[in-house]
Amino acid sequence: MRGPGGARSPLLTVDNVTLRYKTPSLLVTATEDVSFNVARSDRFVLLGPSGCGKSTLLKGVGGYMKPAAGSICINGRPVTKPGPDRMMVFQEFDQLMPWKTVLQNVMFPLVVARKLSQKQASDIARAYIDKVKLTRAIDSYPHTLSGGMKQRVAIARGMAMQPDILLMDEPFAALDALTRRQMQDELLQLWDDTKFTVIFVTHSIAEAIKISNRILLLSPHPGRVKAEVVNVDRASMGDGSAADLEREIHNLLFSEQVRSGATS
Ligand SMILES: Nc1ncnc2c1ncn2[C@@H]1O[C@H](COP(=O)(O)OP(=O)(O)OP(=O)(O)O)[C@@H](O)[C@H]1O
Repeated sequence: MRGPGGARSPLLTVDNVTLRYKTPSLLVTATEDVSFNVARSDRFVLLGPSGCGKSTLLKGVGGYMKPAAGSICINGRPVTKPGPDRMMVFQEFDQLMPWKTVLQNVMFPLVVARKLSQKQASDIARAYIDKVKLTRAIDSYPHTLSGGMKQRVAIARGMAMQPDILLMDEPFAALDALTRRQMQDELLQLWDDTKFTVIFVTHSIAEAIKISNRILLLSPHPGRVKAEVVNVDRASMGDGSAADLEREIHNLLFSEQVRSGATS
């Protein structure tokens, strides 16, 4: 989609958004005056220290939380509630239904939310289970799968819905280092294949550089935008340049500066 000036109009806009939690005794401001936009096929990473509100921002985009100030729009329409256009993948391994097989887990939202027939849902689910290399485990139950395999099922389930944006909340954080690297590689292969749009939350700078084409750096609690790193391309970067970028991002994250609320 292109705007009047020929510029590509964003798929998602987050404008001056503040998100707060109200508890009986406290009002917690998780993120303050945050602005960014995501274009189709972006691999957009939210990066920042623990507690800066990355998961909260994802919940806002997912429609699970209403901004206390500012607006979140997808395809030009305000986000008011969760929807199948924004599928979430979480860190936890228990996000699958334990009483359903891999195939049934991936089919479930296709039948319930997309209202597809069993046959249509099964065909689509099988194709995505194949893409995440789980065909041999298609009739297995989650408790028989490794952590990495469970995350692959969750990714297949999210992607099978063909959402406008896949929202991934530290999906590989609970995996061992080797599996984590392998999952990052597989995610990039999937992206090469389908060019899906993803917002990916992490607090690993190296993971952000590997996964993304754009990285939004957030300050410690309450999260505000520190800077945005654009045109990240780890594949064409040597190890030296990646290490330099990692150092630069580290310095930016720990600097005092914050960016003004306006979308760049
Ligand atoms: N349900 C809740 N009720 C009250 N406060 C909350 C709730 N969830 C999160 N918070 C607070 O909001 C702030 C942001 O939390 P959030 O989980 O979004 O951060 P994060 O950057 O994703 O952290 P992490 O990297 O540790 O997962 C924190 O101060 C947290 O304590």
